[in-house]
Amino acid sequence: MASLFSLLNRWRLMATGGHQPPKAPENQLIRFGILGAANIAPLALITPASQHPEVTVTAVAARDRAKAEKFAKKHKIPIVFDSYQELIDSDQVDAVYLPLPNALHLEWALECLRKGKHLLLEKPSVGNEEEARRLFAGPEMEEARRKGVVVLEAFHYRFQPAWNLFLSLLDRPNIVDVDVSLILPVLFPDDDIRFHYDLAGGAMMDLTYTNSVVRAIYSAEPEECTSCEVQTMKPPLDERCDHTFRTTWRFPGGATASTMGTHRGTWIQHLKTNLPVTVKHRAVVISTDEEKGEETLRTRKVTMHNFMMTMIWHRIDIQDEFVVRKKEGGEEVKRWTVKESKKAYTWQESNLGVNRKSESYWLTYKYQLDAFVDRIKGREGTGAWVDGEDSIGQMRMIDMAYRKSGLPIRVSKST
Ligand SMILES: NC(=O)C1=CN([C@@H]2O[C@H](COP(=O)(O)OP(=O)(O)OC[C@H]3O[C@@H](n4cnc5c(N)ncnc54)[C@H](OP(=O)(O)O)[C@@H]3O)[C@@H](O)[C@H]2O)C=CC1
Ligand SMILES: O=C1OC[C@@H](O)[C@H](O)[C@H]1O
Repeated sequence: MASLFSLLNRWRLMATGGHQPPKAPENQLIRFGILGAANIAPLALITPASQHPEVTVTAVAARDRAKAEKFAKKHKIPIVFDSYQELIDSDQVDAVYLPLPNALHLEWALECLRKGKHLLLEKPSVGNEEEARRLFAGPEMEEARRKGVVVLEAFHYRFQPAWNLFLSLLDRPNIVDVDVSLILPVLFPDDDIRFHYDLAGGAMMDLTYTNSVVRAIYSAEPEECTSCEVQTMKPPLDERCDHTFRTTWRFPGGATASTMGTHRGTWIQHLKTNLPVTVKHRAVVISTDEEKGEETLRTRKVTMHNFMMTMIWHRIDIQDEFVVRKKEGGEEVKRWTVKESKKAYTWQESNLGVNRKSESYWLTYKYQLDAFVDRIKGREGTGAWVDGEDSIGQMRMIDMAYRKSGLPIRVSKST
């Protein structure tokens, strides 16, 4: 009963925005501008900003001024610019949130760097690996870094307590397999930006969380994409755009991964599977009894459910299989399994020793914004970050999968 009450209360606070603290003095505020009146902006930036004392959303620009004005009125954004360029050029904007179609990321991200704006860049960062190198290792970035400009690819899930608790339960050198699947129901129509090749769409691009998760778990880059099957949009829609993918990978040391994503699942499949990430470990010796000549081995499997939307609900299942066996000859003496589940809606609940304020109803995007602001302000964060090398590796993995599938890699409009 108590947990049902806390769930409903969390959902209520999530929906209403919860506590919105007073803003810091103007000269300490980070003033955000948004490029595009994007659907995701309220969730990813506007609500988190309302919960952050040092952030304000000050401006928006859209291709169509009337659309930007409507958006600004709805979200109480004081300034509307006539174009993306005007917004980036403005000295009333310190940081830019860039949630445009993927094919427009490179062009506008480079422009933000040239104008010295901090940049929160939606995933996937650009169209392909070469473009990622252009952005994250090019002269604009070098110059921007020198000036203290902060750039972050918005993998929001990385910053929350639950994900960090999940990582703490893994024994990285002994991981042998990772399996992640994102079955999403039909949320987006066939003409959505996600299904246009010219906008660098495709499920492998849009659901690139699958790659990000696997790379974060192994803290390594894949050596090979061993298979990649795709289901694509059908004519007259663009056949170069996948709506579903199933991919397998080989990582250093022979470890493996399977990644699967679809935008054309059913609600039943979605709710039944709940975006699981499963990590399997090899058996490791955890203790020995020299007197008896025995050793105890543990084989761990950890599954996290709903890693992307943890604030709604999540669960981390740990299954440890123990075997006691004779050191000589390997004869099994006994075997048992221990199952446990964990959750972490706040840093306090995670028990990771992170001494930071958090609220159970905060969106993953709020933790991401906290990290972004910490960087700008030169404060020590929680340690979670996505740096340029990470973003380059991310695009490399997407390219590997597209090449294996036979579909063309994506390209930005400006190249
Ligand atoms: N972090 C997360 O959880 C999420 C991230 N995303 C990412 O955010 C981005 C935007 O997603 P979402 O908000 O759903 O997208 P939208 O469909 O709302 O499009 C975003 C903006 O792109 C511009 N746009 C739309 N269609 C075109 C077109 N044909 N040509 C040029 N520009 C166009 C529009 O700008 P204008 O208003 O100026 O017309 C629009 O506001 C994507 O990169 C996606 O991957 C999306 C959802 C969740
Ligand atoms: O978080 C997300 O979920 C749904 C996707 O289509 C979106 O682009 C992604 O970022």
